[in-house]
Amino acid sequence: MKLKFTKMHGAGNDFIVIDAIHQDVDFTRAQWARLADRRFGIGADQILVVHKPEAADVDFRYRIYNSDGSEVEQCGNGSRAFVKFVVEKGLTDKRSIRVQTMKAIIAPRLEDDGMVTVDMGAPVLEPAQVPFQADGLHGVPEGHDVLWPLDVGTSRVLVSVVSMGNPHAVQVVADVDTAPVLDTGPLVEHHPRFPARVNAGFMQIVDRHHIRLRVYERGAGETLACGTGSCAAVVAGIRRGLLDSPVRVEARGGELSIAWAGPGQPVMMTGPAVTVFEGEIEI
Ligand SMILES: N[C@@H](CCC[C@H](N)C(=O)O)C(=O)O
Repeated sequence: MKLKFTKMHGAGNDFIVIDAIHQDVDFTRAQWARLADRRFGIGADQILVVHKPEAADVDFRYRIYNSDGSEVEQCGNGSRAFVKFVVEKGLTDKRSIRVQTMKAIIAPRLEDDGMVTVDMGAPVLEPAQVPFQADGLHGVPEGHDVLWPLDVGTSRVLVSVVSMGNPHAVQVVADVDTAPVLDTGPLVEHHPRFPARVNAGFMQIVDRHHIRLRVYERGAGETLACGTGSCAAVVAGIRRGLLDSPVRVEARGGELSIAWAGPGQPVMMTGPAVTVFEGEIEI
């Protein structure tokens, strides 16, 4: 079959976006991975698939696949691309929509200047729910957070664990440019204390309202930006007493603004969403 798609990105985190309302889309994990492959397919960090809603209180449902073909719970940058896609394709005349993802409902709004603000929901901070297996480990309290020691290769790192629907382990580093993201990122991703694997964030504090961030993503490797990773890093930084909301997050592919008023409150993310090209591929 011929599949129509749109190539998009959010701060350099790139996506294949597919309308599954007007096309039959039911692919295997290997087929998703092939589409995302940068040599044998279209190439993308994630694939976003737009479906009809299953409940009356949401406008759409969307499914998210990493470039390794695994299906995941949430994608922050993807949610901004998602609302731009459904508006540009005329799938809705609303600019503020509610979207059902695998585990949560999020609410992106396309602003007049083309930026998108998303209510990403409240972070989950209970380690077992991230999921992170903390049993028998001695956490180090810092501010309102607990830092967990992880042995990765020959080093020990201290991480905050946060779920934004998907799992994140965030560590503070002195300089993101020299941080061992490509060496320890995969070790954190596959650390046995994270039964569902994890996204590994490396955060450099520039000042109380500004961080630099690199994320080695679960199932995709290092990306140029990670929306949920930005939310998780800012939540961790605020809980540790290192940051104050709002925070400018500088990633290699662009910038996001993240605001969080504290436990139980939603994390608000603002950033760009860009359409790159339209295409069709035989699958
Ligand atoms: N790039 C995303 C996160 C995509 C999912 C992640 N790799 C995972 O497996 O949880 C974002 O912008 O949030």
